[in-house]
Amino acid sequence: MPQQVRRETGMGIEIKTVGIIGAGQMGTGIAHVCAASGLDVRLNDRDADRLDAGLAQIEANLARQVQKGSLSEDQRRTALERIGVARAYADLGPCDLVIEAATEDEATKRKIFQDLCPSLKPDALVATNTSSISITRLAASTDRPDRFIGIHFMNPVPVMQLVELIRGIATEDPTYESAKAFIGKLGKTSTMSEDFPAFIVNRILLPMINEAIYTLYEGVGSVESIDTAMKLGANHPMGPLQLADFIGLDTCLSVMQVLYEGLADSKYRPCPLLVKYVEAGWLGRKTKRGFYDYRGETPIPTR
Ligand SMILES: CC(=O)CC(=O)SCCNC(=O)CCNC(=O)[C@H](O)C(C)(C)COP(=O)(O)OP(=O)(O)OC[C@H]1O[C@@H](n2cnc3c(N)ncnc32)[C@H](O)[C@@H]1OP(=O)(O)O
Ligand SMILES: NC(=O)C1=CN([C@@H]2O[C@H](COP(=O)(O)OP(=O)(O)OC[C@H]3O[C@@H](n4cnc5c(N)ncnc54)[C@H](OP(=O)(O)O)[C@@H]3O)[C@@H](O)[C@H]2O)C=CC1
Repeated sequence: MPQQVRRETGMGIEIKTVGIIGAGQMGTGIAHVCAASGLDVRLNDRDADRLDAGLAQIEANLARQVQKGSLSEDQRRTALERIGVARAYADLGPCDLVIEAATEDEATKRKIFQDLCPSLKPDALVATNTSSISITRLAASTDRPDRFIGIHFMNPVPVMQLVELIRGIATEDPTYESAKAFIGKLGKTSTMSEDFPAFIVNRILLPMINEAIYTLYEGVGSVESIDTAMKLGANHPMGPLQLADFIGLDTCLSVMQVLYEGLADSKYRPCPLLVKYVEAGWLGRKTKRGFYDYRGETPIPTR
């Protein structure tokens, strides 16, 4: 694989080509903002149909930005041209940074890193978009824990300003500096979190969502009452059940399990109703059914 000429920027490396693994809602959002910020992107997924659907989603989101006047037609076209497809990990060889944004499951992520690393340049950085899993543990399944970091984007990526950066025990300063400069290039703001289960945002947000599901489970209120209460009573842009469906109930459950096991405190026990929905395959918007049913014109509460 040909080595690219690298320019050092301060303590870190300049990131020009970004690989993304997982073409779901987060992977496509990250690809979108990277390409719109002038970076070359290579998008990978284990499922070819998912990859096509992801590219179509990016195209639709960019077109919406043109319609709304926040992007020119030229910028849209250039951004799309910057996104290539990586059918195999070998196609990620030229990347300066690879961000893993696959399903929130530790075994899945560990396997990805083991298979991916032999294809990368020795000095490439590797990051995970995990919502909750230990960065130190994930780093240990790579050949470069010093060049590994948590880069946690928020959903929807093109809209949300924050990105959490999480260092593992072995993450070196130049890796952190490069990741921080990369986030700055995307026009986003980074905060740093220590490597504790679910970091900062999800340590606070997910127990609130889990409590909303307990409120539903115990019959304190209906889906509609709970969401209206939090939208109008606490000025949240979405109700907690609507937000759970938006994040994905599988991801919500995984985060609660990581909190429950990682902090060994019963206050993080996932609500049995959340477990039941995930067992039913009702994962929220992405499967068209969760706390709301999205199969019709407007979402209908399921309880
Ligand atoms: C689980 C984790 O690990 C961490 C997390 O991400 S937790 C989740 C964090 N995210 C949140 O809490 C989101 C809460 N919700 C919101 O902020 C808002 O409801 C929202 C921004 C999603 C939508 O806002 P809204 O005012 O209801 O909708 P709307 O006016 O249609 O959209 C506002 C903008 O967002 C864009 N947008 C909305 N949904 C989008 C999506 N899924 N993808 C891309 N862009 C989207 C719209 O195009 C619009 O863009 P412009 O401002 O350029 O016109
Ligand atoms: N949803 C959210 O609000 C946020 C999620 N995150 C994190 O981002 C990551 C992705 O979440 P999200 O995009 O919502 O999930 P999605 O379910 O939308 O997408 C995950 C994608 O990863 C694919 N995938 C699974 N295994 C592999 C693999 N071995 N190789 C390549 N692709 C694979 C899935 O394919 P298939 O469908 O075939 O399984 C799917 O296309 C998770 O770690 C999540 O915790 C972070 C911030 C916010």
